[in-house]
Amino acid sequence: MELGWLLWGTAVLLLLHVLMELSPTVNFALRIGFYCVLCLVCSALAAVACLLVNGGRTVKNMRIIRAVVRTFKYFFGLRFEVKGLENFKVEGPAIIVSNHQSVLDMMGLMEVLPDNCVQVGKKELMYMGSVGLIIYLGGVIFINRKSTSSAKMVMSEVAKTMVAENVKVWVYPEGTRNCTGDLLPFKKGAFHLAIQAQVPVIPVVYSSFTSFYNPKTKLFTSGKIKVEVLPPIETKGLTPDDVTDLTDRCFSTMRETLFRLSGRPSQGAPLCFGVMDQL
Ligand SMILES: CCCCCCCCCCCCCCC(=O)SCCNC(=O)CCNC(=O)[C@H](O)C(C)(C)COP(=O)(O)OP(=O)(O)OC[C@H]1O[C@@H](n2cnc3c(N)ncnc32)[C@H](O)[C@@H]1OP(=O)(O)O
Ligand SMILES: CCCCCCCC/C=C\CCCCCCCC(=O)OC[C@@H](O)COP(=O)(O)O
Repeated sequence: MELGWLLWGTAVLLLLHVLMELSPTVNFALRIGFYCVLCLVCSALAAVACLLVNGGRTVKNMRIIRAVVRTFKYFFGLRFEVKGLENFKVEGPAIIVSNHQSVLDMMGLMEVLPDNCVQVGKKELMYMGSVGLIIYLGGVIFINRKSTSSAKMVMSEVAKTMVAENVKVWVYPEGTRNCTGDLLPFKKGAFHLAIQAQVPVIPVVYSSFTSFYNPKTKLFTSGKIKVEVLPPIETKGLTPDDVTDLTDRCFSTMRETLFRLSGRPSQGAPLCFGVMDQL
């Protein structure tokens, strides 16, 4: 009986392997499916650990989440080459801004996440089962993207608490995932926040995933991701009138870095066009 199950198991695994080799669509679906299951299962386990160790919603839980998520890269054959971590060593709070390509970014985020740092996320993430629970326990700040006034109110509140509680805040200024190999225009929330709190902005850039991950062509293989933490940009003395300049400065620096890390000429055409990955 047990031998029978073993044979069936082996046959199913072999079949999946052959299908993955033959069909990029099957390969993509299975890998993304596995990523989702891994996130859901690990989130449930991490939530128990967070509740036992820290008792509830606190940024301290991010250490547990970080330790768990850092193991994920081995399942997908992803390697990270990180430079500039010393730039996180600023006194006190800061706003960290980075490019956002895919759900896989959570691995890159946790690879470099400094202590006492929470992210700004869309409120819909709260409803992703155990993933929503772990994100809530980690202290993620939820915003309603459908209501500019409420999002701005939350961000203004964050400007006060991040200073009082000495917390760094990680914002994806593109406001959505974007796998074009380029940057979307930046939304200004992060930069208003930095100027209101008078804290530095630290840009972080991840090289383009397009060589190993592209939902449009169903590409998902192993690959290397270069990450660079750039020097902090001071905001002391800046006023709301400087938000646009600060936004443009960060955008230009990050775009230049993105093209350099991705080995693409800065004036070239996008590597893929207008593809928003939906997972
Ligand atoms: C164990 C396994 C588990 C794995 C789990 C791992 C856990 C980690 C979780 C990580 C979660 C990551 C989630 C990532 C996301 O969800 S990204 C999507 C959500 N994030 C964002 O959208 C952030 C970026 N967006 C912004 O900053 C926006 O500006 C926002 C504040 C949201 C408002 O957006 P919107 O309504 O679209 O308005 P505009 O940006 O167009 O702005 C309108 C005008 O308002 C001005 N403005 C903006 N903010 C402010 C402010 N704070 N104060 C004053 N004024 C503000 C802005 O300048 C515009 O005016 P002008 O056009 O300049 O005149
Ligand atoms: C009971 C409900 C069950 C729900 C099942 C959900 C299954 C999904 C499970 C795991 C997926 C891993 C998610 C990790 C967190 C991803 C954060 C993220 O990348 O969010 C996207 C957001 O930045 C921008 O969203 P859009 O690009 O604007 O869209």
